[in-house]
Amino acid sequence: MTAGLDLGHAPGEDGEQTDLLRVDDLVVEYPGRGLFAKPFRALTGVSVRIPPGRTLGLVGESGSGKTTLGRAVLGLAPVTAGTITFDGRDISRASRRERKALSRHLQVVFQDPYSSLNPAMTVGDILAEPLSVQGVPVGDARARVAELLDRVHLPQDVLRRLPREFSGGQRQRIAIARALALRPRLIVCDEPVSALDLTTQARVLDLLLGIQQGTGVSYLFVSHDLDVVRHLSHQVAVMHRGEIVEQGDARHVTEVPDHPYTQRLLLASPVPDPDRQAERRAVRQQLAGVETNESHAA
Ligand SMILES: Nc1ncnc2c1ncn2[C@@H]1O[C@H](COP(=O)(O)OP(=O)(O)OP(=O)(O)O)[C@@H](O)[C@H]1O
Repeated sequence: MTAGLDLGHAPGEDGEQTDLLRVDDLVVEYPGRGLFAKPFRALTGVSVRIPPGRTLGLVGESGSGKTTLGRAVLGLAPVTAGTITFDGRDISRASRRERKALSRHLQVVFQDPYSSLNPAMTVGDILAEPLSVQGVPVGDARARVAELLDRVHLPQDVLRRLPREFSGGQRQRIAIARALALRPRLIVCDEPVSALDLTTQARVLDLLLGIQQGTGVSYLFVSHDLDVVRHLSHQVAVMHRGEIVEQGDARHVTEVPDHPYTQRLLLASPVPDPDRQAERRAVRQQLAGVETNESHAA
């Protein structure tokens, strides 16, 4: 790991900006517990890339390893083998001190807006906390908090209120504002809209898109929902049993996927929009034709 962790800007050798995040051949094994403990391999040979200002959507069924990949990037899951490179620096085995420096650049928004905010703190204190941990002077922190509320379209009078006074969507806006406080370059969004109703989901996704356009932040966006991922992602990676089975352009992977596992995910996902339903029906018929042909051939 490079000493100092100056992550300001790191152009590639040819003058082009390198990928902001690179994960190469990552293996994560959780240690077992108890007398008959056996390690559990949650990720095997996972490789992904995220350029600056882009979104990688990560989809897959429950237990496929999506959260584990996000946690490994954040230093919260054990890296057994492989590397995680952030802005050209290997961070896979960063020390606690190095992680603190990294937290300026790497943030997270969790799924549950009801448990991710400290219920005893006012919104103002929640938003100011990451700034004070990094030693930002009080006057600058106040100005930054006001800016953050504007950015997530919340009025300034929320500052003195507690999280329990807000709806799920508003709480998620507060969590997003907190993640943005230190102007990070990458945010791991772990199912950030799964707990919200459809209309609120759409608003929060649009907010995330607007923030990306305004700030150039990158997202690693974890979701089990292909429609949500399609809305936001440039690239999509599909996880199955700890491995990436398919990745590529978001529209291709989420609409005409190559891998049978992604095709099954697509067919299983509900589609409220009638135009999309017609598209899906056509894809289903196409796939059914392929399956019939295959079964005839067998
Ligand atoms: N701390 C842990 N110790 C042991 N095993 C774990 C731990 N965390 C996750 N696992 C296991 O690793 C596998 C992948 O879990 P992970 O939470 O990454 O999946 P996921 O795709 O995010 O699922 P979900 O959508 O339900 O959150 C699962 O089999 C899970 O039981």
